[in-house]
Amino acid sequence: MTELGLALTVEDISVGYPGRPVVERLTLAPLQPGSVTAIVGPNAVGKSTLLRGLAGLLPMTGSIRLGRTELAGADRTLRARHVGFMPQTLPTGARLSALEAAIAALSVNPMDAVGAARSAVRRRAMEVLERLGIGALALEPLVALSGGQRQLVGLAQAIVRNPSVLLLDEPTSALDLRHQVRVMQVVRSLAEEGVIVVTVLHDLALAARWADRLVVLCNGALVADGDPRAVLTPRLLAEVYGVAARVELCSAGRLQVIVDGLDAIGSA
Ligand SMILES: Nc1ncnc2c1ncn2[C@@H]1O[C@H](COP(=O)(O)OP(=O)(O)OP(=O)(O)O)[C@@H](O)[C@H]1O
Repeated sequence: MTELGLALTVEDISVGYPGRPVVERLTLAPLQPGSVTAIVGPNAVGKSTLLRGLAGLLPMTGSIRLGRTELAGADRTLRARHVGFMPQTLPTGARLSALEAAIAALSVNPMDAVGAARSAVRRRAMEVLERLGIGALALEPLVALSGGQRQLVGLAQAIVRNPSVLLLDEPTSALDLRHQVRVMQVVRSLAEEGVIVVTVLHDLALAARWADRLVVLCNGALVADGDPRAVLTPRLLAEVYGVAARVELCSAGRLQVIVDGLDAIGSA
């Protein structure tokens, strides 16, 4: 059973690899149901590592609580009940069709599958593929799909169990403009249904348009956290990305980041 309405609390977490600490003692203000938070920052600062830590896929210390339920160190079944994770790339080796991949993800938590008729499982998996606009690809083997199509299957796997917390690692990186909008619309609608969405995004314009909150990482540490309009400033872009950039409001009221070049820090 999902626990809609509960915030996700991330306290004092450290995540990394053997002999390679990446994120150290990070605490975030509670992540609220209905919100989309984008984790942004330059390459190799630890965005995916943080997300994989939140997903329970890397050894970590600290606390990740959904309401009162501690997810750090929780077993796979408990995590799978609450958290959906979409990795940067979906493995191509599996000899599954898109539909079978979605069904397999649905069955990760045995509790969900118990008593569910095969037809109901198949219907739910199909419903999610349709929601993402890839219903026509249901019977295609994963190996025959494009990178973008596989990415959409990865998203289907992450959302098929109706998680309370949805963790997405660059969900739009392989997608064309139309599919980017489609995916972000789905992500927003999931948030409106009460899901807590945390997504790594490189594209700051996309992040500013679709996220309520930006978490900016640099060298594994939190350097800014808040409303995109407050966070995205020329000064932050210079300090974090080493670029000279302007931040402007376009006619639709959206933020645009215009990069003029490398600034003194970046070109040094
Ligand atoms: N499996 C691993 N073993 C050891 N070090 C790793 C491993 N994966 C990543 N790292 C290191 O951890 C650091 C953070 O990597 P991470 O992938 O979290 O960065 P990122 O901010 O997501 O980068 P990008 O934007 O390029 O995807 C990097 O220095 C990287 O080399």
